[in-house]
Amino acid sequence: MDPPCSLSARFEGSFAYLTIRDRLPQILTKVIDTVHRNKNKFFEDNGEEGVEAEKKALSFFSKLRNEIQTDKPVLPLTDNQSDTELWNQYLDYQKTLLNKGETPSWFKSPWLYVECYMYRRIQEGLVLSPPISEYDVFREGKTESFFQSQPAIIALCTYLQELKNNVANLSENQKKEELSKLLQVCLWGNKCDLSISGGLDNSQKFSILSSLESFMPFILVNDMESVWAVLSGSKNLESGKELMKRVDIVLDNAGFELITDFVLADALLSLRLASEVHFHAKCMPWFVSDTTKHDFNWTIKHLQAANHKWMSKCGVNWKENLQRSCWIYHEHLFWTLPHEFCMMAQTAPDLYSELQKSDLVIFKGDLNYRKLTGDRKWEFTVPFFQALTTFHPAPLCSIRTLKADVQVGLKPGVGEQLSSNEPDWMISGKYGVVQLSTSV
Ligand SMILES: O=P(O)(O)OC[C@H]1O[C@](O)(CO)[C@@H](O)[C@@H]1O
Ligand SMILES: [Mn+2]
Repeated sequence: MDPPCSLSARFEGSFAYLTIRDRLPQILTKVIDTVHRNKNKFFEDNGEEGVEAEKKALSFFSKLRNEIQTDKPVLPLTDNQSDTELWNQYLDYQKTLLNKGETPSWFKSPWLYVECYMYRRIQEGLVLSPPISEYDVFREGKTESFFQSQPAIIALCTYLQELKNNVANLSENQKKEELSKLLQVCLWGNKCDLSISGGLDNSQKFSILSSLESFMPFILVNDMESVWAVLSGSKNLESGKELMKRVDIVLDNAGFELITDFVLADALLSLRLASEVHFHAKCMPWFVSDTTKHDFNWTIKHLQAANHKWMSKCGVNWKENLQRSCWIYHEHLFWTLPHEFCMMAQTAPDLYSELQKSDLVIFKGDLNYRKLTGDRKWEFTVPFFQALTTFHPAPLCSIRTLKADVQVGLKPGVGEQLSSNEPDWMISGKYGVVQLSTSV
């Protein structure tokens, strides 16, 4: 059976429609403002050339905003980067899905495609504006949200150090509870992305740990027991020697959410549920707050230098984890392509086979959920496994708060009930899932 159709702005009044009509132009306006505000910095760094580049980038972004608002056709990329050809091929592929005479455009094409495309066009605007091509237009927002979450970060770092000091005394059951707690922390950390709030402050101001119990009813799919089973089940070599596990985390947002991911990754090692954690981040600024290599390194460096005992201890430990290769950093262009994950095996076979080495791949955040499920109009009760179609590289778990109108794997009636009581339940970030698929 064919999968259902893609979410798209062609469905007037849908969240996709409102995103393309209101939220994307709003994000671009903020980008324009940021670049303009940094004019002096560009001048200081690059002289007149920097100012010329600023003008060029600004006019590119204004034109892009206009293209969106007037539903212009999607244009091929012209920046000669290593993914340019792939994007242009994808445009050709999108054309094949349309009737003769139609062209892919902002309000007619799949939402997932055009939303990803906007961030790639922002990148194009910068690439075509040397010498400011490396500038991350979202960095200020990411840094700010990190600082605003400082109290919550301190609380988490302190909690982690206490856990580590006590880990030898924990029973299996207590370990399971700790895992469950940190998975929940990771889940609610995903409320803090800056794309859904149009780049406005959305940081975690207070400790999240004390709220976990009251948030429990908002977890619509809770597979945490099975996640424990996947990680605690022993994996024996023929020799009888225990072989430890590899966990992969496909990262989402920088700031508080990234700290929750680091805390989970550290605890996985300390609880001896994994021996290696592999992180996957973005090659370019993406969906406002997503983690790039710079954000990843900056965060650890910043913690190391922090003026708080447990914060800096975390920073030092995490740096060591990277040096000892029990934490491994990865980047792949596939994560910033518009493709649904079921196309990974074909489009990025090297990445697919990397994930196949994992014992558990954790996909953080809403955008990853949209790509896992193809961002389609699935019935709420369709099994997660089915919505993944052909994407089954390893046992995988999505940890996301709901910020887009796609959700599968619910019990009959749950989605309908929520829709009638709370019309915005799928986009408010109030609800979340920890949803596992183990069949490979
Ligand atoms: O950071 P996340 O959790 O992937 O969320 C980014 C959000 O931006 C949106 O794409 C909307 O623009 C949401 O649908 C999406 O969830
Ligand atoms: Mn994100």
